[in-house]
Amino acid sequence: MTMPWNLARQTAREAVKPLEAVEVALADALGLALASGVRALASQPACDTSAMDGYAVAGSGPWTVVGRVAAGDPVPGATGAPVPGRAATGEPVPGMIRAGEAFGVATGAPVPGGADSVVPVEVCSVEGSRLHGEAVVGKHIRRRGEDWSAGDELVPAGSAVTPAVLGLAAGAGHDTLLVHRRPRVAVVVTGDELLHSGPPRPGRVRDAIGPMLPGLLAGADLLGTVHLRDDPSALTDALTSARADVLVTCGATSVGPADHLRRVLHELDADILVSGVACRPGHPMLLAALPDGRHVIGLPGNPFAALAAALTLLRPLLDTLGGHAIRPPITATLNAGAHSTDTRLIPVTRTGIPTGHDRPGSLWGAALADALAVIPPGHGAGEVELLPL
Ligand SMILES: Nc1nc2c(c(=O)[nH]1)N[C@H]1C(S)=C(S)[C@@H](COP(=O)(O)OP(=O)(O)OC[C@H]3O[C@@H](n4cnc5c(N)ncnc54)[C@H](O)[C@@H]3O)O[C@H]1N2
Ligand code: MOO
Repeated sequence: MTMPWNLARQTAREAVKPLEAVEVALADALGLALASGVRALASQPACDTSAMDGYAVAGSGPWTVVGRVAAGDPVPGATGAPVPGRAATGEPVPGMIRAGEAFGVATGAPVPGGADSVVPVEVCSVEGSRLHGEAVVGKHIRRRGEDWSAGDELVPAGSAVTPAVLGLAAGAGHDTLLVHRRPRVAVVVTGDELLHSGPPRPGRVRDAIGPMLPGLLAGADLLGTVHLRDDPSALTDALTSARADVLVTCGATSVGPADHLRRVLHELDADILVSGVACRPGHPMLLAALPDGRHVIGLPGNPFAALAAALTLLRPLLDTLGGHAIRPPITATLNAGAHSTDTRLIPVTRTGIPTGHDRPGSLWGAALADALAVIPPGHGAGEVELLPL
């Protein structure tokens, strides 16, 4: 039942549907996927705006300075808007300027109607109310709606909410975003031999997977991690009681006397979707659906194999549950020894240089790496996919 690596990843992606959509405050949306596209609630800029500190001018110079407006001031002369009370001439500020007139503006301030350019302060001089300089028609005015118009879709559904998306959404007028809720994950670490503090010693090893997992659950909520001895009834209880969408087990995937996971899943009537993957490391990894709709990911006990399995099955499953669209792969050109029948997952830098130290029990190479490179069976030289760490 060993499955090719690509098919295993696809099976994990397609095993679930995106979780329900929820409306959350901007600050709570980071890392989640948009359930609907972000549309602009207003045009940007909302009116013709100065891109420089200087003077909005009409026609060619010299000009008479008839007023001044700062960022945050109302649009000069807009209907009903108070006219800024800082007219340099002491005259009422006109709604429009006419040829030969200038209006002092700050970067981001609205420009008065009739202005056909902004002259930056560095390239002009003022004597009393006379302004001298050269104007280039259209220069340094950000026109209303130049970036986007009200109603434009700025970011499509399925995109991850990044810091830039949050800033953009706020700029476009949003206080909340519609996102898919975070998948809830519970972790079960098994093994009589595991220690959770202090140095390892003969016969006892430190749990290296429990501490690694929270960082692999971006966009998900970790409900908790339990540590179990190699006891099938404790494993059964843990799998039945967790209220998570996804249960991640570590260890017990193999065929040893203490490796109970497959038997326990069978007794729970689970549908085994992936049972073994043709890849190195990580081949005993497993994906199962429990009758109540929750999913179980079985990570092998060898820590680097667990990492490889998390990137193969867990991340794609969480991506779909979280509503994330599939993104084009990141690739690098890499000439690494391929296996004849199995996909190899090897730790590499972002430029595709293998870091080595990649035995299944060791996270050393992965700790020095930026990604795992996916080397398909029989691969020669050329581009391969990178799974970012
Ligand atoms: N007869 C066979 N034996 C094994 C096979 C096989 O096909 N036939 N596959 C090997 C491969 S490949 C892997 S990977 C492991 C998977 O083992 P399990 O998932 O059953 O895990 P354990 O047996 O409990 O542990 C294996 C290894 O990893 C250490 N371990 C376990 N948990 C942790 C942890 N949280 N942190 C650090 N290290 C951990 C454990 O001490 C063992 O050394 O099976 C092979 N055997
Ligand atoms: O998944 Mo196992 O190494 O291949 O350790």
